[in-house]
Amino acid sequence: MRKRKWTLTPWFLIFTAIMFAMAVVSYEYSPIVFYIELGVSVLSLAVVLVISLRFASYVKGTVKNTVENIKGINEDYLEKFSYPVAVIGRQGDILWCNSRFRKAMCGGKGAEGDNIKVYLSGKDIDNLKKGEGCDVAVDGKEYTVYCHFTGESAVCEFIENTYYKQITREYLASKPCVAIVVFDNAEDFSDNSDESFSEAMLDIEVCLQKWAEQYSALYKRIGNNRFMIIFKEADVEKMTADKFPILKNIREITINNHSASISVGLCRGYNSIKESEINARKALEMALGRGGDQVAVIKKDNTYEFFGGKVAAAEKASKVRMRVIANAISRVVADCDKVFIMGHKFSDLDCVGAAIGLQCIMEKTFKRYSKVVINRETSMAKQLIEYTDEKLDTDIFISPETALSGLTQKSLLIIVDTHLKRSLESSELYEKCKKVIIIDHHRKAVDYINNALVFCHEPSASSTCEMCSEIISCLDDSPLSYVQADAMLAGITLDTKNFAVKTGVRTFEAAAYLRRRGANTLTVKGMFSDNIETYREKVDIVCKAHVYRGCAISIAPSGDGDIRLASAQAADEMLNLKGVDASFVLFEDNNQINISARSYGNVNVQIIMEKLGGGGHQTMAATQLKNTTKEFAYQQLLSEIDSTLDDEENS
Ligand SMILES: Nc1ncnc2c1ncn2[C@@H]1O[C@H](COP(=O)(O)O[C@H]2[C@@H](O)[C@H](n3cnc4c(N)ncnc43)O[C@@H]2COP(=O)(O)O)[C@@H](O)[C@H]1O
Ligand SMILES: [Mn+2]
Repeated sequence: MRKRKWTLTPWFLIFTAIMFAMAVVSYEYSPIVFYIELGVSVLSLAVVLVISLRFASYVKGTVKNTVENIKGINEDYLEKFSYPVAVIGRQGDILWCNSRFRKAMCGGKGAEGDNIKVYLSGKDIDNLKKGEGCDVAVDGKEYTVYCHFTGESAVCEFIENTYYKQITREYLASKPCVAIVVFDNAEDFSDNSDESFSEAMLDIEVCLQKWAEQYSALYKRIGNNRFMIIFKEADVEKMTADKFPILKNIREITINNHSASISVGLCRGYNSIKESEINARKALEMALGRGGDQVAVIKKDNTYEFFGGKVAAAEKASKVRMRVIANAISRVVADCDKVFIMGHKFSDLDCVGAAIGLQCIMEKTFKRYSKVVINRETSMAKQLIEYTDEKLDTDIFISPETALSGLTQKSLLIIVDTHLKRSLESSELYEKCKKVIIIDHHRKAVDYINNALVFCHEPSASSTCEMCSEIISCLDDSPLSYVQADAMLAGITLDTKNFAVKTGVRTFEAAAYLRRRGANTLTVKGMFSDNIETYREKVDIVCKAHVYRGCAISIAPSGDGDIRLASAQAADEMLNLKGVDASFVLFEDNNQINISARSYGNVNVQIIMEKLGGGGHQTMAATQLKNTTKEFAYQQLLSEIDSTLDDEENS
């Protein structure tokens, strides 16, 4: 600003000179023109004089005031400083600077009139006002700038600390980062033969050793299929920028049609190796809970960053874990008087089916008062609820309010089909219940409920109903009737899209088990029938879809049916369109914009929905966006589709 006035002065002088010259020329032709031009040039000269005098007095006054206000310091004193000093005016214009400043900052030229911003490495002048010191770099040297403000002006000292900053950077870059690696799907390889397993293990070891060597990192095998690598912070910085190509290298190890995958828990930011190792284990647990084939990076502030997770979670062949879980559940149940079973908001066939199955066992085998806690109005499994009401003698469903009023100190809450507090049918019931068990198949989210007595989590399972069928078969399945079997088969049918996605050997085993317990596929099919309004709404959404980079996207218009159900079903339906790998339906409900996303596995819709604040799993995910419009949410969705597909193409 000030500089502008300074630079105006020469222009005024040139203007004055031109006017004067013109006046001389005009004298012979027209005395009137001569006097006008002479008047203008005199006026211009006067302006120059006034501006220059005023500015000189401003500079003198401000510098004087500034240095006087800082006790004992005057201009001569500042000149003697062994580091660069500048006095700035109210808008950051440099009024005075010492010779050190001139030499270090502007190659010996004067800086008066420049704005201090020029020397702040792009930072804003407000940074100087905070008083914490502002880090800048000029001509290859680094400084911290401290400003002493006195009224509207300030003395700014540039303390050079290139050496210390370099040392700090080197120290931070060399901090240890422990990575714990596990071979995710070792079971797939050991199933075939010992040779396949040994071959895969050898290839993985070679790959991991090369990875460690590339960064001169410390590599150690710490278990049967576990490894520890200690990297440096700078290495991890590079790896995160490259999005961990190690995941792809490992996936290229293919034996007998099985592709290997690893999960990595990596910790950044700790000084001690011990602390880093503890947190790397925590991150590894998170990577496995999200389905494996990924790197989970945990930072000192306990935040996570995830990389990979492209392939579906590998199914565990052994059911030993479920037996252990079943035993743990019976021990907890033995110590309580009531068992409430609750799923997520807008409950669906999977959570209601699983709850119906468990309720039967809690009541009949464990002889406990047991109820399914549900909001009938918002449930998406109304037909199943009606079917159960009709077929069973007792009313097994209660509202969250009734459950809260009957809660005791020894009540147990079994949460099914979610592990997130924000998704619960009633978070109040969870908060008031002392004992909690979680049974869920969704990929683990960072903000999971972490105080459960038993956390039964299996991201490779197709559905919660599949998991509960296994648990029930380990506990005691004698009281289970065709009603519970129908309910649970409906849950599996929903989450596998009629046994088309996420199905493993254990899914069909669970279905066969339920069939043996009397489940009827026609009855189950009936639970998926819609009323005409919802059907019409679904068709409307599908018709409005357009395809973008292999993704069918539709913005749902408002209609008379159940918009949530219609959108979920339309998203399922849109996957049947030719050339479509993923589908997305945007709909408005509950004063928020919801997106239901589906895929057959080629595109990981969980990653896209996570970027928009939601989650789910690889083939079925969703998000809810507050304070936005469908149009804005649509633009956000397009940009996340772009970034995810670009990443996948490059990895
Ligand atoms: N904010 C979130 N964070 C994490 N995870 C989330 C979040 N919001 C949703 N999710 C999970 O995403 C998937 C997909 O959810 P969705 O709402 O798109 O679909 C569920 C139901 O709406 C849908 N559904 C229910 N009944 C029917 C039916 N009769 N026909 C077709 N579709 C139906 O199925 C989805 C059920 O998913 P499930 O809970 O995994 O069983 C979901 O996983 C959310 O948990
Ligand atoms: Mn569900």
